[in-house]
Amino acid sequence: MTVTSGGVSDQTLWRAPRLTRPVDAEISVPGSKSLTNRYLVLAALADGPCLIRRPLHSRDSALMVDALRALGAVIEDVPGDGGFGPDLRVVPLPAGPGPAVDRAVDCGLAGTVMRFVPPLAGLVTGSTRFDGDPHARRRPMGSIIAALRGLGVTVDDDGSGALPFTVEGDGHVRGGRLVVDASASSQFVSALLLVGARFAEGLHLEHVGKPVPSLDHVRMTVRTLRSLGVDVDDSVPDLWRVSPGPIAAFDVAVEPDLSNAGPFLAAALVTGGTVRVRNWPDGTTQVGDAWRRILPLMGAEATLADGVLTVTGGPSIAGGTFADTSELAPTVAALCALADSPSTLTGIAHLRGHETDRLAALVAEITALGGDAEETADGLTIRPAPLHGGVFRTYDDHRMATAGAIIGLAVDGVEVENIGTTAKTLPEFPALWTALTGSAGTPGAADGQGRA
Ligand SMILES: O=C(O)C1=C[C@@H](OP(=O)(O)O)[C@@H](O)[C@H](O)C1
Ligand SMILES: C=C(OP(=O)(O)O)C(=O)O
Repeated sequence: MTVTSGGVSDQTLWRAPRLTRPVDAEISVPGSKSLTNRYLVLAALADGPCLIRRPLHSRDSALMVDALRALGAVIEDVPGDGGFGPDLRVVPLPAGPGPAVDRAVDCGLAGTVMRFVPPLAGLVTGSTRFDGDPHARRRPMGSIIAALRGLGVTVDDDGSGALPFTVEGDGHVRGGRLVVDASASSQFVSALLLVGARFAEGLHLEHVGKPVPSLDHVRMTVRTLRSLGVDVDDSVPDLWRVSPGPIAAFDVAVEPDLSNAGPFLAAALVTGGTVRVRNWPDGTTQVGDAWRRILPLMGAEATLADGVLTVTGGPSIAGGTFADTSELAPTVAALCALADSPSTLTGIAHLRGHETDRLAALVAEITALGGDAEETADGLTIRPAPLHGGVFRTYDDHRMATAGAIIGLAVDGVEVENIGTTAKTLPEFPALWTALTGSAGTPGAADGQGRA
């Protein structure tokens, strides 16, 4: 897996394509980040070699591959049928104690790497030092560090509850009962559940604290584990039991990333056009399936038929109240900034601990373009206001970059900083966006139908 574009600050400006005509496009998007990185972790823990078909190839998945290789998994590209790169064959980590090795894992800015991999480092012998991009050191990690200690694993850190830290593994994790505060990230729960079956006593995990955000991602973890024969009981809120046992070797195809489909679907609303996304699953655990509910609330039509999601924008974008939009929030916020009525986004306080403080970043950048946005305790309020061009800063956050591109469709002269940061989960974004905006035809062909 090779991804050349990095996530480290780059001030290059990208002139966002501006459209006054409706888009009319059918696209495919690459594989889900959340599913690819879960399958990679589970393959490294499985009871035999695994095949991951149509995986995402992006910075976050490349970092996961490198992390698991550092721990001892063998991961190789094999030819696949997907249009976005090879499949991955994974030979799991050797089981049990082995020779002590000193390793380093670069987490970049990937939440899935910094949260999912440290528990695995307890299952191999030796020291594993975890670090990442400058902003990665500001993402919450204290609950993972405390959880590992609660499981009997030694962690050397500076007490800040953040990267960097070193996990000292001896090839064996006792497991058993554990209490965590997962209010800062659902990934704390997912990280422990993914590995729990490989702990000697399994895992009996309890969350105590403010509500766990992004619970859909925890449900994705539970469903994925069950599909591989792992016994998980999640019948009581905030309690999860994982029985000790094997994780069955598997051969799976990864669904397209429905969250990353969002900006393309948003283009249908912004231009009053139509966007079709291929291979939309009939049933899925991805949070991005919520586009089928959210976009109609904003005035669009959304129809899923024969594996294609078709979204057609209405005459204008309606604002509204949107709860628990999780990683979809920056895309929703960009649409709200272009809406003709006020909007409130709730249940997203934890976005302050994402790739950047997304609430502050969205308010700063929407306001810089003349918009009217403010933070609330757990989200955003965005009111209609005429926008003008300018620089849209992105803070090494892929979803800020795509939010800027969405606004730029409707506003003259928007320049998005570091569009390359989209490589975190979608290196193909600039090319796909160019193809999408090219689909709006030649100037004059459909004037008057799109939104000026
Ligand atoms: O488990 C996962 O794959 C994810 C969980 C969520 O994290 P948070 O709970 O920290 O929001 C989400 O925002 C992130 O993009 C992916
Ligand atoms: C929050 C996100 O990523 P991460 O997996 O790094 O937490 C995201 O992709 O929106």
